[in-house]
Amino acid sequence: MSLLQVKDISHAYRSSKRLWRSGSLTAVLSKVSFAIEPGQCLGLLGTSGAGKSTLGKVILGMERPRQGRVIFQGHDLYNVDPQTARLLRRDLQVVFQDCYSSVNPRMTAEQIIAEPLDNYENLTRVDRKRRVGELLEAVGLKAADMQRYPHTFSGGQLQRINIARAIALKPKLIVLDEPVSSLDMVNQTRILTLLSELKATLGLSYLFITHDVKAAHVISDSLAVMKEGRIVELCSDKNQLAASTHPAVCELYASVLPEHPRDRLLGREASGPTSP
Ligand SMILES: Nc1ncnc2c1ncn2[C@@H]1O[C@H](COP(=O)(O)OP(=O)(O)OP(=O)(O)O)[C@@H](O)[C@H]1O
Repeated sequence: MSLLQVKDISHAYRSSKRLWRSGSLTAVLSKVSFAIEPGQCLGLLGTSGAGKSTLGKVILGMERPRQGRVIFQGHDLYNVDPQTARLLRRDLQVVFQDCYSSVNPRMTAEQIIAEPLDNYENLTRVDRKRRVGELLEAVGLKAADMQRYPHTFSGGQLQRINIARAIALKPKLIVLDEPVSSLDMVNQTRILTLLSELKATLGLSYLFITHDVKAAHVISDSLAVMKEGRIVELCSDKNQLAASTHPAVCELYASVLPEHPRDRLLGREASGPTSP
C-alpha cells in the first residue's frame, strides 16, 4: 500500500469580497494525482505560482481541497475522527523554506526541538534533554547547542534545528517545502546531504517541493512537474525526466546554470547542490 495517495485534488482560492459581491474563485490545483511509497522521495518541480506550496498545504491537512482526497496510511485525511487525525499528524511533518520564521525567536533550541515531543510523549526532564541532545547530534549540531537562541545560529544551522524538530517523532512523511532555497550553495549541498542520510537511516519518505532541478535530482527517487496547477509530467525514475519534451520540463532544464568553467576544464561533474 502506498504511504500517501493524492487523488484528483482540485482547489481554488476566493479573491477578497467587495461590498455585497462575494469574491470570484481562481483555480490553483486541477485534478492532481500521485502516490508516494514508503522510503521514497518524490520531487515536485515547477516554476513560481505553479501551485506546489498549495498542494503541500493540502497534503499537510492545512488547506482543505475543494475536490479530491488525500489518503495517508490508508486514512482519508479530511474525513477521519479527531483521534485518528492527531495520530496521522504525528507521522506527517514539514520543513519550510524560511528557517527564521519557522521558529519562535524567544525559545531555545531545546524548547523548539522538544515541542512535538511535549505534544505527543510524556518524557521526564532527563529523557527529554537526552532526546533533544541526540536529535541535535543527528543533524550535525552539538548537544550543548540546546541552550542557544535562534538568532545565534546561522541559516544553515537553524534549518538543521527545523529538521531536528521534524524528525523528533520519527514521522513517516516529511513535506520539504523549498528547504534549501534560502541558503548559500555550500549549505544547500550540506543540508541536502543530511536529508538524504536521514532518509536512509530513518526510512523516511519525502515530498520535496522545489523549483531547482539540480537539487531535485540529488534527493528524489521520482519526479513530478507542475504547471498552472496540473501535473504535466510524472516519472517514477527521476533519470527519465530529462528525456521529456513537455515545454514546462524543457523550461526547467533550460534554467539550470552552466557548470563552473573550472569544473569543465577539469572534466568534473557539475558542482553545486547536485554533488553532496
Ligand atoms: N491564501 C491564498 N489566497 C489566495 N491566493 C493564493 C493563496 N495562496 C496562494 N495563492 C495563489 O495560488 C497560486 C499558487 O501559489 P503557490 O504558492 O501554491 O505556488 P508555488 O508553486 O508554491 O509558488 P512559489 O514557488 O512561488 O512558492 C498563486 O497564483 C498564488 O498567488
